[in-house]
Amino acid sequence: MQKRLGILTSGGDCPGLNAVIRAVVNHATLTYDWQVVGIPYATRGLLERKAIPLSIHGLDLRGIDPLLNMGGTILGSINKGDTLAHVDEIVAGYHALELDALIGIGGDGSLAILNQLQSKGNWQFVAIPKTIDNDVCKTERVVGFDTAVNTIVDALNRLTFTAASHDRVMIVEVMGRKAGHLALQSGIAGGADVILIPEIPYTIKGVCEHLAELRDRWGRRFAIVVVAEGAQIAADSSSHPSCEKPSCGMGQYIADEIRRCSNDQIDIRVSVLGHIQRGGIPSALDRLIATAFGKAAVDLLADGQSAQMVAWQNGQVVAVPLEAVLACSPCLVDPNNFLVQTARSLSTYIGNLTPAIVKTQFNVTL
Ligand SMILES: Nc1ncnc2c1ncn2[C@@H]1O[C@H](COP(=O)(O)OP(=O)(O)OP(=O)(O)O)[C@@H](O)[C@H]1O
Ligand SMILES: O=P(O)(O)OC[C@H]1O[C@](O)(CO)[C@@H](O)[C@@H]1O
Ligand SMILES: [Mg+2]
Repeated sequence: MQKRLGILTSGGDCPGLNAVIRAVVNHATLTYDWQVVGIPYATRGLLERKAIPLSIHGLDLRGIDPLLNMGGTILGSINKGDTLAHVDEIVAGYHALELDALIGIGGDGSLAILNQLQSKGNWQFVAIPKTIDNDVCKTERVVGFDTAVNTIVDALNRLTFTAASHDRVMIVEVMGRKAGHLALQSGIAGGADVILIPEIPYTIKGVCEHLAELRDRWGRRFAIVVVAEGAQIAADSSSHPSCEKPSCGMGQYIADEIRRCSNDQIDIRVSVLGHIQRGGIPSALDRLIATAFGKAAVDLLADGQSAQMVAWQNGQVVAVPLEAVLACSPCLVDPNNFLVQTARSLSTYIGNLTPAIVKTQFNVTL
């Protein structure tokens, strides 16, 4: 029987979403002869009973398919709203649109919402993880993260040489309110001297001493500091920014504190990369992940499965129950993991790892 398959994108956009849509439409249409419709603006499309037919030839009448390498999402997305106040209407929207199955592409926040809806509505539902935060549990890869890391590394490449030319400290604020994967991985790959992430509290003293050591011991008069927008200071400080707002001001805060601790002797500039990190052409790896995930999600639905998320584990795409994913998401940086140790091996300052942090957050012993 021909299925009518819906697909939606939810949460913050990221590169590779359109590549997922392309893979799903192609595989569902060509392999299974299903009809695929796009639900615009995530759950809002279900609420408003909107569905857009999607064809394998993409948007272009001459048959050119721009979806593989186009950033953003042609379906639109939302990361706020009163979705849970309209549960019954959204659940009913799935049935009113005569969907037989739904694929939802989202991060931890969206997947939690979609999981509630699918269980209430008895939908056939498969999730595909995407997020530049890389904080979805049970999968080693998500769509969008690799491109965002590359975008930051590109910025660090540029900033390093202008910093060196002027003997400056460059502070680069990157996204990540709770999870520091983006700052950690781009910081290592981009050669940062200081990496500050939410999971490992830092001290201003630690940052300043490291900058002084670079200068006095190694003759380095410039430095690159990568700071996640949700970085945490070790001691309580009433003036320390918290990050609930779109702009947290973390980079500027650290710049001001370094100025203070150096008696204004250090020349500092701040770059806030902001939504540049969410945009752009998806990397080859993100296209690969997107395509493999899209294919696997369609196959799971064809196999009659539901309430699953496709995941990348040990070089394979596998299915994981959504409940198991949500039980451990968001997935934060383990302060003792091999990447943190790698950064430390380069004598990068990455905050102060205390036994208390390790014990309370991760329940392991040092
Ligand atoms: N479809 C939706 N409707 C209403 N609110 C949403 C929806 N999707 C996400 N949100 C809200 O946004 C919050 C955070 O979403 P967030 O931006 O983290 O999205 P995400 O799906 O986790 O993806 P990402 O983290 O990559 O942006 C969620 O906890 C929820 O409150
Ligand atoms: O689009 P908004 O609402 O500014 O969201 C920004 C947030 O979204 C994320 O980029 C995740 O998509 C976070 O890292 C960031 O804090
Ligand atoms: Mg999220």
